[in-house]
Amino acid sequence: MLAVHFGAGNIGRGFIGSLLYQANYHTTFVDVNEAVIQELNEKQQYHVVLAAEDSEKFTVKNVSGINSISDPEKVVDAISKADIVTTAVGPNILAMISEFIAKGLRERIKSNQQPLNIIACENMVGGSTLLKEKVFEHITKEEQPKFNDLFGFPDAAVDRIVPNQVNEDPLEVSVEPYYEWVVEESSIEGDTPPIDGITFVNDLKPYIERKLFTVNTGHAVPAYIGHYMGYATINEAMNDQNVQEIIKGALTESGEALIQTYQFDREKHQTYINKIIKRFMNPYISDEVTRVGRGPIRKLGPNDRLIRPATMYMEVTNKEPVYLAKTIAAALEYKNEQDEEAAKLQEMVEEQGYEKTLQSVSQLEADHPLAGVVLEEIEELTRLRK
Ligand SMILES: NC(=O)c1ccc[n+]([C@@H]2O[C@H](COP(=O)([O-])OP(=O)(O)OC[C@H]3O[C@@H](n4cnc5c(N)ncnc54)[C@H](O)[C@@H]3O)[C@@H](O)[C@H]2O)c1
Ligand SMILES: O=P(O)(O)OC[C@@H](O)[C@@H](O)[C@H](O)[C@H](O)CO
Repeated sequence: MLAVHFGAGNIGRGFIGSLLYQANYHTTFVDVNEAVIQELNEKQQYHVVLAAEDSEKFTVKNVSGINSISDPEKVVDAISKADIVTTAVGPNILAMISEFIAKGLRERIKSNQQPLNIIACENMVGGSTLLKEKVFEHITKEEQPKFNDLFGFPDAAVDRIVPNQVNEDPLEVSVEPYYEWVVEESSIEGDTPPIDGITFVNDLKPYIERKLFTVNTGHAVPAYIGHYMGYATINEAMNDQNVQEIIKGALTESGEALIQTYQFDREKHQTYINKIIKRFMNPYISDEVTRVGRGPIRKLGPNDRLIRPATMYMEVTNKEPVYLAKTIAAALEYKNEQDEEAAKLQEMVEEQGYEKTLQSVSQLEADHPLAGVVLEEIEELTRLRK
């Protein structure tokens, strides 16, 4: 069986690639990083190390790579022959790879009428749905019915912490032992992919929102508050009592929003939160706050991990979310010249001030009560530096 996976980065190699190998796929990674592609083609395997006391190591085989910049026609050809297509490139890159997928699917239809599923494994609500929209921008109206019949774009939620890698071997990847991959079965075309480790569900929304608004909302606390306080890693930040208080508060607020929206069991949700906090404190992982905080404009978006749980919380409780607001305030304050979005965000703050920047990136109405609480929390933040 053949898999094409866009993005040979941390989660691509460390999670999706390893599950595809265990399910007997040959995986062709598509990436723009020539060094990684060359290495994949030369070695045709790589190691995954579990970040735990015994550092268990296993080998992922049957892999190769295509550089989509230098060999675009090879990407189209690989998609036309694939049994599954997956992505882990980042939400902003989906539009950029959509033309390859459209061309590959068009090519495939000429000789193959078997269904195919394309699964975006990105931290966002509706990743595959967005990818489908982008792919459909590259096909004609006449092609649409056939594409709709044959090609499924099931949404997915993926959870595994894979930090930036600092290994001597450029392909080796260190990952936390925990993982979860949930895929929306109702949107699958043909048979469900035979991959152990995927949980198929009928409606993904509760799963992706639970993941994004607990794991990623929680992660944003040591990232943004931690960075504000001068910490370099998630682990260091998590050992600070102020960060502990804010993460617990933020996850209680997002938890209340999720429990009331999806009728989750309160006790089970608390166990889920506790486990996540423990994962962030894994001493065998060194995860930089700058990786977790990357792309603050995306993360301050109206449906992402900060604003959406805060507005949901206000809708279901009629109360103001203090701890989520603190984290939003710290995200607005996030300064990192190496991060294009962070630099742009700070330019916006300088030119327009916090209020207008928040309205613009988070699409909050000027009189939305959340905006007021966040502005107050920006003032409060300075206490954390004393
Ligand atoms: N790392 C994690 O802990 C984790 C966990 C769950 C989900 N995710 C999600 O997975 C996605 C990828 O994250 P990551 O941490 O692996 O990032 P990463 O930067 O390690 O990997 C992204 C890869 O995509 C490649 N890429 C960029 N532009 C491309 C293009 N046009 N075509 C093909 N490849 C391209 C990059 O070169 C890189 O190798 C993100 O959406 C992220 O939110 C990450
Ligand atoms: O990948 P991002 O930039 O959306 O978020 C950063 C981290 O929170 C994220 O990568 C987590 O490590 C991951 O989502 C855990 O499953």
